Amino acid sequence: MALLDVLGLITASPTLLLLVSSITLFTAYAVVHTFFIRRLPSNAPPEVRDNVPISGAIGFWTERWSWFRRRRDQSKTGNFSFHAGPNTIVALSGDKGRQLFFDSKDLGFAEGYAVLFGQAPKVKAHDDGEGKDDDLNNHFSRRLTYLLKNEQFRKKLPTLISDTQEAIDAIRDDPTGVTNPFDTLYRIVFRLTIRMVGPDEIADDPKLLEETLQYFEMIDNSATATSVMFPKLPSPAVLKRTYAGTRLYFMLENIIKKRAASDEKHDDALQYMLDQGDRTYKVVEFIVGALFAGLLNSGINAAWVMCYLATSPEWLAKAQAEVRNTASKYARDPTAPLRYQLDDVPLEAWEAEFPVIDMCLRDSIRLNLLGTAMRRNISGKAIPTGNGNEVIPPDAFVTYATGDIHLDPEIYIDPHKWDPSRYLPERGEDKKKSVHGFVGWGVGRHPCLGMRFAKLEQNIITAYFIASFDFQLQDKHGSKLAVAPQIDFNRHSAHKPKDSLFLKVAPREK
Ligand code: HEM
Repeated sequence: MALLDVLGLITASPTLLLLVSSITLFTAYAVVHTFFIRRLPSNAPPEVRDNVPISGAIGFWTERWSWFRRRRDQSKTGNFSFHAGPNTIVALSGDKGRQLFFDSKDLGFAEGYAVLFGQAPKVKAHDDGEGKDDDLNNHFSRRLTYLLKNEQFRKKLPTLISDTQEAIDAIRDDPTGVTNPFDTLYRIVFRLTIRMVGPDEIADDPKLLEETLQYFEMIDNSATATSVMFPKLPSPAVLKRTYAGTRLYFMLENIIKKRAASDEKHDDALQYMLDQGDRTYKVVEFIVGALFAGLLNSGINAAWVMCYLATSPEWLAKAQAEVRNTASKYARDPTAPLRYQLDDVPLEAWEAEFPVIDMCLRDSIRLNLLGTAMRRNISGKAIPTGNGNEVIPPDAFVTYATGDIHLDPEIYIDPHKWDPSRYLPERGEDKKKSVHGFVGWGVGRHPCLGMRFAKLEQNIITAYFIASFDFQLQDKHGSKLAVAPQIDFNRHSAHKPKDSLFLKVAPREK
């Protein structure tokens, strides 16, 4: 058919004309976007070959770690470039890349996460203008630092312990004798986190706690690839996030109004923020931010540690001995059941006298801190990577996949296996590298602000659980598991296992 005939056919049918015009326009846009708008400077790390027009590299979303490793191994320097929608991203790897990533003051932390993690709900629209307003990052770190200080831990310890005991009693009283740790232990962590960073009204009320958790999970699930690449598109994920953020806003506003009307003064994080003059939207942003920073990692690891202990008689025996020894040092009644002896352990001992549980947590974090850490070049200049003339372009986002170090078989022997003995002085695998050989608690310019609290709650939950139960791991059919299942290393963050895991528990009386 001659070209003129084809043109004639198209122009004769309005539908066909519309279709062909749309395809032509889209193709033109894709060409301009790919070759002009998002063109990388020639000295940026090499662009990956699957950096498709418009959306960029799909592998970054679908199989993050496997994709990252393949692309890293194909690049001479180990660094490479790609796009996520309109965002240019440079991936760093290796010792030099890791050091630059974690130590450079030119790489902004919040600026990276704000766009590439894409979870924060926009609640400022509800602002009533009352109270003080200041820079978000500054505000967040200042409030969190105050709320996670020693005096707060000392004040809150009895409540953290009674919340934990209440949850352990509920597991003891459950007639099935089976518990899903990714549900029950995760919920303890959620409640303890709210105790430290939110209002008592939520921490004290199971219904409000449940509602808050649901809104948080809605916001967490909204970080889809589309919502990160095209945040202005009103996708279902973005709508859900907005809804959850709004509900949280009104829930807190209600609590604040009730407090004001009753002249009640509480001794909790919300009261502290109100006394500082914080606006409601700042309080919401703070609580959601603290939950993102703390809940997933702490909650998921608390559950995994128990699954790992259930399948490791050697480490369970060590942890039990540690709990017994520490409890007996402080117990006023050394003949009481172990779980009651723990009630007398002081804050200092909770923080310093559980090195075995600490090693168990450390290897769980190594396995569960998934995906990539995020940054953005905020210097306004190109940043040299230290490999010839290779640079991170101005404004580019920067990622580092934690698996690059945590799953490196040269450093961590048999890296996919949970094995706390790798941290014993004679092995010291996390000390093999001179720079940042373990990044599980953050390193360099952004060490974890919640580490002390996370370790404290981990020690409390693990010790009370071990003191209260004998337990074994089982799958959803009730079959005993001798080995904990493998984690999906391609996920973007710590997550609950796809196939639910359960602990069969038998209460201990001694
Ligand atoms: C097992 C539990 C936890 C783990 C494994 C963990 C891990 C980390 C890591 C790896 C970083 C650095 C991220 C990066 O460099 O991109 C970090 C930073 C941070 N963490 Fe944690 N974290 C935990 C619990 C918590 C808790 C409970 C809180 C607070 C409630 C918290 C608050 C923060 C904050 C605010 C930062 C950012 C620090 C900054 O801006 O410089 N974390 N954490």
